[in-house]
Amino acid sequence: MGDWIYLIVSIAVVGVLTLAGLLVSGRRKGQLPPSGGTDVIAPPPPTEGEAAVEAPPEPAVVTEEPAAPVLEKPEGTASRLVRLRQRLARSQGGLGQGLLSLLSRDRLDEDTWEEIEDLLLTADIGVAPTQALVEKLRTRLRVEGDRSSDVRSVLREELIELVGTDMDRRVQVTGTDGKPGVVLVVGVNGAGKTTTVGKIARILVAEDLTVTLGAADTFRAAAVDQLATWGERVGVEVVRGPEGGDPASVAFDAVKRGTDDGVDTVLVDTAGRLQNKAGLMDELGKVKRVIEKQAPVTEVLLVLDATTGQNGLIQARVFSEIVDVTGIVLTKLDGSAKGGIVVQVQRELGVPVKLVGLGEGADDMAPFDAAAFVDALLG
Ligand SMILES: Nc1nc2c(ncn2[C@@H]2O[C@H](COP(=O)(O)OP(=O)(O)OP(=O)(O)O)[C@@H](O)[C@H]2O)c(=O)[nH]1
Repeated sequence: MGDWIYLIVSIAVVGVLTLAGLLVSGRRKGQLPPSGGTDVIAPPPPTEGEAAVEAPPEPAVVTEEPAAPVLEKPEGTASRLVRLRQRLARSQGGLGQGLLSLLSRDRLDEDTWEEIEDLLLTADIGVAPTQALVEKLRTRLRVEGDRSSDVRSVLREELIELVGTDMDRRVQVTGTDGKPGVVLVVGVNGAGKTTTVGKIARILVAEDLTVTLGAADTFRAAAVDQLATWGERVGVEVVRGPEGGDPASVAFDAVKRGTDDGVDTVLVDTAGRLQNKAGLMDELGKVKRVIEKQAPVTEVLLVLDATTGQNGLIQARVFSEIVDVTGIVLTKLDGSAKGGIVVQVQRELGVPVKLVGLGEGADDMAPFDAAAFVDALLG
C-alpha cells in the first residue's frame, strides 16, 4: 500500500512539473523572433531632436519664373546740364572766380593783365584765343568806363563768344530714306569711348528713340562686356563679334541688324590704339567704308579726355586726319580745371564740342551749351 501511495505522489509531482514546464515554455515563445529570422542589433529609433539634425530636409522644389529684366529709365536731356552745373562749377570755378576778381581790381595795370593771361593759359584756352580775349576785355573795360558794375556781364559775353554760339551742336542721330542714323565713336583707349556710347544710348532711349549698339572695340574684350552691360540696362541690343575679330565686320553686322530692325540709331564703339597711325587709319577707314555699304555715317564723334590737356589735342589731330570728325565729346570735365580745352580743341579741329561728360554716373553726360558752360564757370 505504501508503494502505491509513493507511485501516485510521484505521478502527481511529475504531472505538476510537466504542466508548469509547458506554461513557462508558452510564455517564452511569445518573446522569440519568428522562426527563420536573423537576430540583429538595430540602432535605436532616432529621437525627434536627432531626426532634425541628421535627416536632411527634402530639397525644396523651386519653380520660380525667371525674373524679367528691370529696365532703367534714363534721365531726359533737359534736366541734365542743370543738375550737373554744380559739378562743372566746382571743377571750373577757379578760372571764373579768378578772372572776376582780377578784373574787378581798382587798377587794371599791366601786371594784372599778365595775371589774367596766365590764368587763361593755365586753363588750356590756348595762346591765340587768350590774346584775343585779353585784347577785347582791355578795350571794352577801358571804353565802358564804370567797370565794377558790369565786369561780370562783359566777361560773360566775351567768354560765350569765345566758346562759340554759332556752331551747330546737334548730334545727327537719325538717318534718311528709312535708314538708321549711324554714329561712329572714335578716340584713344581710356578717353571714355565705351562709357560715352553707353551714355549716348541712354540719352536716345530717354528721347524715345530706338537704338542698336555695335561693339567694334574687339581689341579689348572687357570693352565688349562693358558695352553689353550698358545695353542691357536700358533694353538696347548689342551686336558683338569674337574677341580680336574684325571690327569692320562687327560694325557691318550692327548696322545691318539696326537697319533690319528699323531702329532710329546705330551707335558704333571702336578701338583706338594709337601705336601705329597707319594701322589705325586702315582700321577706321575700313570700318567706315564697310558701314557705308548699308547706310551713311551721320556723325563721327571724337571722344577726348579733358584731363589730358595738350596730349589730348595731339591725339585729336591724329584722329581728325584719319576720319572726318563732325563733333567732339569732352569727357571727365568734372575732374579737370582745364575747361579752356573746349575753346582750343574747337579751334584746332574746326568742329564743335557737342557733348560733355561730367562724371562716372550713367546719366552724367549732357549736350554742350556755351552759355550754360560759361555761367557755371562764373558761378
Ligand atoms: N569722372 C569721369 N569719369 C569718366 C567720364 N567718362 C568716362 N569716365 C571713366 O573713364 C574710364 C574709362 O572709360 P572707358 O569708357 O572704358 O574708356 P574707353 O575709351 O572706352 O576705353 P577702351 O574701352 O579701352 O577703348 C572709366 O572708368 C569711366 O568711368 C566722365 O565724364 N567723368
